[in-house]
Amino acid sequence: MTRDYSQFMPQAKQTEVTLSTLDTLGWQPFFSQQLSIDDMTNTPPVRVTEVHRTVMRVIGQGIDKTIPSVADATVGDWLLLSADGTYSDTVLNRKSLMKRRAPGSDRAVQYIAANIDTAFIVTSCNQDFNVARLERYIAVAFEAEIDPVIVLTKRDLVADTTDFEAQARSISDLVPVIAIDARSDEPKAKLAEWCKPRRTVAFLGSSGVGKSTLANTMADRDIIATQGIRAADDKGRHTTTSRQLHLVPGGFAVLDTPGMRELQMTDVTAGIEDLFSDLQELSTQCKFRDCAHETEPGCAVRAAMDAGDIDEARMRRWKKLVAEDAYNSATLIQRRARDKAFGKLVRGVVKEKKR
Ligand SMILES: Nc1nc2c(ncn2[C@@H]2O[C@H](COP(=O)(O)OP(=O)(O)OP(=O)(O)O)[C@@H](O)[C@H]2O)c(=O)[nH]1
Ligand SMILES: [Zn+2]
Repeated sequence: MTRDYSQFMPQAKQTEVTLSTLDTLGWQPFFSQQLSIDDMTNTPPVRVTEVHRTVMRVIGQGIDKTIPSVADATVGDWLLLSADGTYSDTVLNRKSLMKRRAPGSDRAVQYIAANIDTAFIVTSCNQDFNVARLERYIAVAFEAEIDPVIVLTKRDLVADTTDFEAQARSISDLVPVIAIDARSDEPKAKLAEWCKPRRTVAFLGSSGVGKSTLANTMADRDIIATQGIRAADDKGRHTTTSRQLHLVPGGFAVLDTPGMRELQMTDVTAGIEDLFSDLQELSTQCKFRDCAHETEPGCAVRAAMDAGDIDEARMRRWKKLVAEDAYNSATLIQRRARDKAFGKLVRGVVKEKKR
């Protein structure tokens, strides 16, 4: 799950001198290992930096063009340029992939963003803060094989962040927690280890928590419009609606897509299992395979809870997340059948009451 490429990377000082376009684009050993030296010259890699309805923008070493969309490729993907100057359909193996199922009736899988290294899960030290919501984002990141980092913004607006930090830290040992004032210089030092050459990051979280402010602070320039700027737009339009990979000169890449900002919870079974691995493991020891961990005899989860080994509130959030994922991941037909059965049940109960 946790991937560390730092051992392969030159020290920061040296990279600044020798930084190539590929480094700024997020090129890593993971990708170069998929190509031979000959491939690098004959079919140079390019990264998809923008996705529009029918075309994509791709950038590589000395290459910057708009090409017809390649099926199955999404923003953040690496493609290979063919010898004749067209683009082959070769999409390099991905380090990570965020996907979701389309809301339509066929529920086709859509690729949202590829090859993000770190997802900053942003929430503020105020009413936005919610452990269950953070757990959802973390499950989504784990599912996509992206390393999550929790960022608590607006720490300048509260007297003390200890309680917020403690709650965030209790979620998972695998997820670092950082509290900051996003508008100050503070993020630069605190998020530096993830925002460096050859890395791709994304900022996830609710509206208004400071995602754009953070991205701009880290990039040292306005790469994503903040709410303040958007408010000045007299049509009140959101300015960032395309799927885009922003390249920070001398540094890292920021992937921003509208579909990623909103929380999409479908098919994240593996992500939930990663985040709640302890409960998952315990539940395999329950007597019944479909144990709901309520009043069933031989329930290992209940026993651990009674012994004070696990937190009941966390157990409830886990169950809710599993149920939600199952519901969202069901096909429309499955869902309709279930809703119908539920409707019958409700009507039955109502009749019962009327009598
Ligand atoms: N005091 C304080 N204000 C902040 C902080 N971070 C962001 N803000 C302010 O909060 C408002 C919203 O910030 P944005 O960066 O636009 O939030 P966002 O998450 O990008 O919002 P969306 O683009 O709608 O998703 C702006 O007015 C920021 O100046 C912080 O750490 N402290
Ligand atoms: Zn059980």
